[in-house]
Amino acid sequence: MTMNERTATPSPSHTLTPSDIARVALKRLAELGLPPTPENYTKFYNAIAAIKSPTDKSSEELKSAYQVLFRVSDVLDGMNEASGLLLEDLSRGGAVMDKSLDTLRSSNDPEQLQAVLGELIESTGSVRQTVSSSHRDLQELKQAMDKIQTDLALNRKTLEQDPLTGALNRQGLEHLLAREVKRVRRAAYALTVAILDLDEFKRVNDRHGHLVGDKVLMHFSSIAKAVLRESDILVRYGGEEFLVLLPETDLNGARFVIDRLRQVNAKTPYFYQNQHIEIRFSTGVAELKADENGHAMLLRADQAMYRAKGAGRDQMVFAD
Ligand SMILES: Nc1nc2c(ncn2[C@@H]2O[C@H](COP(=O)(O)OP(=O)(O)OP(=O)(O)O)[C@@H](O)[C@H]2O)c(=O)[nH]1
Repeated sequence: MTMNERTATPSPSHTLTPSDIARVALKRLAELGLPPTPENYTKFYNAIAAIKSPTDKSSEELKSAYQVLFRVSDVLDGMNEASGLLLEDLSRGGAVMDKSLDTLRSSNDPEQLQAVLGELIESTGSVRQTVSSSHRDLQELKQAMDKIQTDLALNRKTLEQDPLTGALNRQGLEHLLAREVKRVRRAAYALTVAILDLDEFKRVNDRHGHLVGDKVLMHFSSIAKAVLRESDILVRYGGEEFLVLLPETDLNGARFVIDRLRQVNAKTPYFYQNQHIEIRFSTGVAELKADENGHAMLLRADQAMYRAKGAGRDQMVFAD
């Protein structure tokens, strides 16, 4: 659902009542000098409600809220800049007028004229004061928006994480894949992806139960995190399927990383009720080609992983 399609009916929030949110939304509109049309009001209402209760909002809703706030922040940036310039202009104008008045005083011009000019300067000073205080208000508002953006960034991080393993989820991958592909295009280094599917994982669940299966997934994920470099990106791609994005790594580098993971994984099985639960995995690896996008690379890695399964599992296959 897009923001425009939503109704203006307030949704419940954990921390603010609907009337609180409405008040904040109207205040923000007034502060920004935006007309309180139903569309503007609904946008702000939903943005604020989404931020105040992120846990019961879909990622789509949070994304929309995020976008609205970025637009608002842009507007504020522009207003800050404009009012800063206005202040500078007024300060300069005030200085010029002060100087003129001094000249008039010293040249014995009629008193009446001096009074008029004095009044003029006084009113300029009060305009200057008004602008200065709205400048301060704008800056405070900007700080509040920055804080909201920081909170949203934290929320986004939570939204992009798999709760079981702490690895990124698919949404997080989307975000980072786009970033990494862009970096490759700029810096012309290699980017490789490896898709790892645990072999016959159903047996682990069937034999020991789903909860133990969960622990085995967490264990595997922590081994992978330990083996990978800080800059490598671990994603829980599916139930028992992981994806590793390896920036600045070619196929040879990927082979090295996956072999090392295989060795460490073989040496450190999950220990449960006096027995080791050993798992193995099949891997498909692909390196980004000059003429393909990130998703095409993932597709090739996935196909290679299925070939590894078909060829007997517990092995690595390179995509064409
Ligand atoms: N415990 C647990 N199991 C999961 C989770 N997600 C997926 N699985 C299980 O992973 C198993 C995957 O089974 P299959 O798709 O048949 O694959 P497999 O048994 O690993 O066999 P191959 O992939 O062909 O080697 C199923 O039993 C799922 O229930 C999870 O979050 N926790």
